[in-house]
Amino acid sequence: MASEQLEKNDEFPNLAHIAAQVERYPSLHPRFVVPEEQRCDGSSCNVIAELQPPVIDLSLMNSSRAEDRAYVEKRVADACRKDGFFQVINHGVPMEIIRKIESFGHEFFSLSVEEKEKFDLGIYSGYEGRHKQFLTPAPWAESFNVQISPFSNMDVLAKLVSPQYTDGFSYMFLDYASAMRDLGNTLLKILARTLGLDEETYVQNFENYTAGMHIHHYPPCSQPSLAQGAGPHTDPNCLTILYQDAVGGLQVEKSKGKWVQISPVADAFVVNLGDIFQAWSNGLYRSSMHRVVLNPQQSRFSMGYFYSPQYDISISVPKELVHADNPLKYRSFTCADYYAAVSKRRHNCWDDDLDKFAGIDLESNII
Ligand SMILES: O=C(O)CCC(=O)C(=O)O
Ligand SMILES: [Fe+2]
Repeated sequence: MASEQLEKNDEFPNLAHIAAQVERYPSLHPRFVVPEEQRCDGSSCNVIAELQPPVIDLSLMNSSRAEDRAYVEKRVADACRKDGFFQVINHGVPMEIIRKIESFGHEFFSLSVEEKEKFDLGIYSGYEGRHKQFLTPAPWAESFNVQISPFSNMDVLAKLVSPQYTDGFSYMFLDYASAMRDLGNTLLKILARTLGLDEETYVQNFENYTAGMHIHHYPPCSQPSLAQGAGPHTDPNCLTILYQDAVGGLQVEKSKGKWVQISPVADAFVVNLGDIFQAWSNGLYRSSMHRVVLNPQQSRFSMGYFYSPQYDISISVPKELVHADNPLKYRSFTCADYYAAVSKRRHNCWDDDLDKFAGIDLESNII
């Protein structure tokens, strides 16, 4: 009774707590209920399965045949123009690194809420189950957030982990961070080439990069159409590289109200462009709205690597991308200013922050 009272009075209940106590909450806790008009109830969901973003074999970039490399570049360019999402296989990231983090994630999320909350180092740092930064509805997810650069919270997290991980913890994340950074840089070079630019154009701004990883756990939800794993959003960063397990639930908005499921592909990464890249490509490539829908029976696990250039460099559209039929769309800005602006919002559904912040033809320039 005491803990029931506590939970009732708790403005920000922990999702894991709620998800584990279905019998106490026969109807969905109001904190997670999505307003009716925003629900994905099947019909309004409009999922079109046949328009999957492509799965691209990245090892073809190492081929001696120019046609193979051109083929990869063409598929990347088409996908980025259409919706900024594609998947890559044979990407060079050793899968044992991913498996290690995946099994750490499973073990971590199966701890008690009290244990997990010892890792709560604040918003987007360490464990996150209460989502204080969001107004209702809160996402039906819990996360473990590791900041890699420019500051790292790995040492603090390592000190908190149980003895069996203490040694391996930082190495596990450092191995992952270095492999993902290599993949991120490879992708940035490919993206530059597909836009007809020198391949160093973007990557040269990533010397003092920003990167973080978010491991997400979406517990089963008894009323999946009332809640959301992640509300519709675009990623504010430059490039996101996501591993997802076989459960599925990630969807991208192809056109207004038309959602496509990104079906899980074994050992693949989902790559999507964030707002920073949309601006940097003068809007030629898209940072698309995406969301995570829930599963009534199965837990889902994903982990995203969020990659951005140095905080304070100027994101300015390369002059080669500005011409009569594609005039300048975005003013120059820094990631620091953009992230500061988006971090002030406390809603979890957004799609036009970039245009409001840096769009040339929009006067308001505020989020
Ligand atoms: O879990 C997923 O599939 C995607 C999560 C996501 O969109 C994000 O963390 O920005
Ligand atoms: Fe996202």
